[in-house]
Amino acid sequence: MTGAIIEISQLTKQFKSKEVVHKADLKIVKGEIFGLIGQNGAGKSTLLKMIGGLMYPSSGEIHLFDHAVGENHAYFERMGLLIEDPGLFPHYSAYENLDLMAISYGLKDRSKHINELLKLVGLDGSNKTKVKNYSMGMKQRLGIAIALMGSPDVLILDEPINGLDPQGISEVRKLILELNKTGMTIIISSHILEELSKVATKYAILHHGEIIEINSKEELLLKCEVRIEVEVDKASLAIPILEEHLNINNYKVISDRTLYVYDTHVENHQITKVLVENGVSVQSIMKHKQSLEQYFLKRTRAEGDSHD
Ligand SMILES: Nc1ncnc2c1ncn2[C@@H]1O[C@H](COP(=O)(O)OP(=O)(O)OP(=O)(O)O)[C@@H](O)[C@H]1O
Repeated sequence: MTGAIIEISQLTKQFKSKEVVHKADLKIVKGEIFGLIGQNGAGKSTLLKMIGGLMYPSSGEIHLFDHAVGENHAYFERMGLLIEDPGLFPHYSAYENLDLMAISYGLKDRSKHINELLKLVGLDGSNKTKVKNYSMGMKQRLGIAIALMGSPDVLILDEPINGLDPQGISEVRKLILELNKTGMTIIISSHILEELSKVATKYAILHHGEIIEINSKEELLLKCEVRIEVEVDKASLAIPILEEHLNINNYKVISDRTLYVYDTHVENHQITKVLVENGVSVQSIMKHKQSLEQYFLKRTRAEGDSHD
């Protein structure tokens, strides 16, 4: 293996004649916040259920913590899952909900563990309130506390911000980042790339059950950044001209002929004019700007929508 604590190869799930996840390959490294992005119905929950041991794959392999899972399901016990409804008891308090879970885990020092969990998810002040009176964000944090009950190494959260108001979103986001700081590896799915980008360090785009792209945070930001792409006959000649005449100093030389300009005070026509006037011919110039959401849509549209 390659330092990955989760590795899936050619993982496929078929429901009758419908293939919902198709030959997915992924490696997840310890300490990562791995974002799985896909539109509704892309197969995110199905893929996460297989990784979390809630569903058998039709074919393919799962390696957890350097071991092929095969028939040995003990490795799944090191995963904490919040997939779909956390199954809370509305007439019980957060403490009571967690206590029921702690009993099912057979934990000895239940009260200590529960109080630590409540503190961790920021519900220690409201632990006596009945869950039916909780906000969606609080319920979601309690769901995360339940997922953390078995002290997992990996936390899998399926669309954890779905249906939350901005405050709930921000609370859950903060909690995810705090948990990650303790060294926990987190897999999180969403259909909103913008939101995922606030926490994830790596991204896989799932489309019609296929992983069509995997990006590090840096790669994704590069694809979505605002810049002017300039193609000239010789980049080394263009640079001093741009520096001197347009005060451009925020740029990157991509090749002998290509420059990316990040300064926002200049327009394409100014760059073209000053280069041509100083004897550098401009082959092309283009403003590159797209939001994360635009990028995601473009990427999934390029793959087509006709798989059904
Ligand atoms: N048990 C099942 N039997 C048959 N089809 C299923 C089953 N579970 C999921 N599907 C189908 O598989 C496809 C992918 O579903 P899945 O829930 O994994 O997608 P998703 O990306 O999580 O979407 P959403 O965000 O809408 O939940 C959908 O078309 C769904 O109807």
